Amino acid sequence: MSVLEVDGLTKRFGGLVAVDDFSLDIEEGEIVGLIGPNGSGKSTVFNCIMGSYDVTEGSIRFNGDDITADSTHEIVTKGLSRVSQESNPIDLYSVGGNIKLFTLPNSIRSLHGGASDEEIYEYAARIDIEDKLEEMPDELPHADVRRLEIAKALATEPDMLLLDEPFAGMNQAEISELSAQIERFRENGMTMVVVDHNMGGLMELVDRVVVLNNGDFLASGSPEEIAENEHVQEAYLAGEGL
Ligand SMILES: Nc1ncnc2c1ncn2[C@@H]1O[C@H](COP(=O)(O)OP(=O)(O)OP(=O)(O)O)[C@@H](O)[C@H]1O
Repeated sequence: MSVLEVDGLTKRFGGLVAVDDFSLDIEEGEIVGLIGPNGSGKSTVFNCIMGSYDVTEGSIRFNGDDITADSTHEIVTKGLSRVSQESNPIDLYSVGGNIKLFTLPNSIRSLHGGASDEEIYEYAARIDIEDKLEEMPDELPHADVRRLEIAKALATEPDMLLLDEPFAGMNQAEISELSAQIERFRENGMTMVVVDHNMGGLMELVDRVVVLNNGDFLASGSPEEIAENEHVQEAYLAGEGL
């Protein structure tokens, strides 16, 4: 069953067409890589899906439900969450406090003051930062700040995660570790779309790759097919290379 269906998505900023009639179908349990040269529209697609940008044309369905005009809060409540490119922890709160903040949008839980300590420990443990719950975000190494962002998204209890550049700024060992953690999410039933410029890390992780170029769909296939695709190579040669 399709979990996410993006149909004919177009997003214009004034005269600039950032995404042009783009469609994407994600099946339950898939890990799909969304790639493309700088400025090809990847983040704009995520922003449209999450309700951060109004859609110019097209529709977006999640679990069969039309979410095109929904607010971000409504979309998150329905089980779709995003890990942004930027980390934005609140430095006044500990790691645990930051995770707890993201459990508050759930109305039943917020009546009881958010998630319990056990639940927060559980979210942190899913991304291996449960021993850092008392630390302050500005004391953490970069990779743990990124893990905190993932833990915050997990705290909203998503069925599906959009991960925007999860490997950015990580070394090879950290990339391998994060890939293994993302694989574990899938084993526990999570569906994911991953945008990243680290092709090595991404290609090993994903089942399928979809390529955007100048806001247009360019290609879709297995990581091997995409690595060998001439059109994809040309698009990247015009940019930063595959
Ligand atoms: N809020 C905005 N206002 C105006 N133009 C925008 C806005 N957001 C994105 N764009 C433009 O839309 C196009 C697609 O940008 P987008 O950030 O989606 O690309 P991307 O593939 O995510 O790039 P990168 O890999 O560099 O993050 C670019 O030309 C960008 O300048």
